[in-house]
Amino acid sequence: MNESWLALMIGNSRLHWAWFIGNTLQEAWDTKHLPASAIQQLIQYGVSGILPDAILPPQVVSGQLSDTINVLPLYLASVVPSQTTLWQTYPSVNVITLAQVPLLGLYLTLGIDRALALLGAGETLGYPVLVIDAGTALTLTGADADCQLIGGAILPGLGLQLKSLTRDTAALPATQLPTQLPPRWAMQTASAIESGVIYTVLAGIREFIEDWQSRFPTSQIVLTGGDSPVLLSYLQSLYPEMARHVICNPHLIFGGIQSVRLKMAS
Ligand SMILES: Nc1ncnc2c1ncn2[C@@H]1O[C@H](COP(=O)(O)OP(=O)(O)O)[C@@H](O)[C@H]1O
Ligand SMILES: CC(C)(COP(=O)(O)O)[C@@H](O)C(=O)NCCC(=O)O
Ligand SMILES: [K+]
Repeated sequence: MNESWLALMIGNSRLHWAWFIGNTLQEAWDTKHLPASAIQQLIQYGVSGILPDAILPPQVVSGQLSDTINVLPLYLASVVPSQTTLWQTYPSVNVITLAQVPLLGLYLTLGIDRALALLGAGETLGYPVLVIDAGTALTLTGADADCQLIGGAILPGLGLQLKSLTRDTAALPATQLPTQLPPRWAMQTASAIESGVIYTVLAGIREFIEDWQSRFPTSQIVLTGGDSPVLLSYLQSLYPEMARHVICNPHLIFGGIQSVRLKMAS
């Protein structure tokens, strides 16, 4: 089991990659979604076939992976069916489905990213566990001590909330997430948007965490996804006591993929 392999989680904003040797994660990186032509080139020629404006980070293009990337086993999970289709001609691709995730009570349309992050969290930190994924969507997903899905919630992610305000209003400017918690009572449009989005998301997350902790006092709580570092820093500023119980793990999903791969091999 000491072979090299790749994990790929296709999210709604980006591709999340990891390169493993056996059970050890070597490297993880994110890229944009790839056009069909780039995937075909990758499959045929490896990294050297990739267009210059594309997609893989320099340490991968120049490193050990560059010669072999197109022949490594690929364990793929996706919440974007149109992107999944593009990888179907990759030589040894395993598309992970909910049926392969050894958690109980999963409902049919549950996102595979949520199931795998929950599995990754539970297998590394134990059950019960609550996962908060601050990605394109912000999701909360919890399991009890018997690995049974308790359920969760889906709301627009922080970035998407900002973008949708700009897109669907005439006067609201584009805004970025600030690195620090902004002032609550804003006197400028951009900071009013930041305040509104950030403070309401934090208050909502706090309610969910408090409810979860009242049901599962021993549970670990894990934050993951592209906005997790900034969200954790906001949580630490506003609710420092609560934030002490929250772990940030950007690689949670890969733990889940790894568990499924091990189960497939056994
Ligand atoms: N380099 C980046 N490119 C795109 N989004 C980023 C980047 N760094 C952080 N983000 C944040 O990550 C969020 C998307 O999270 P991510 O986990 O990548 O989404 P998904 O898993 O849904 O593809 C966006 O809201 C954005 O604010
Ligand atoms: C909720 C999601 C859109 C989150 O996707 P992401 O933001 O990670 O790209 C995805 O998990 C999904 O499509 N879920 C299906 C519905 C459900 O989980 O109930
Ligand atoms: K995600």
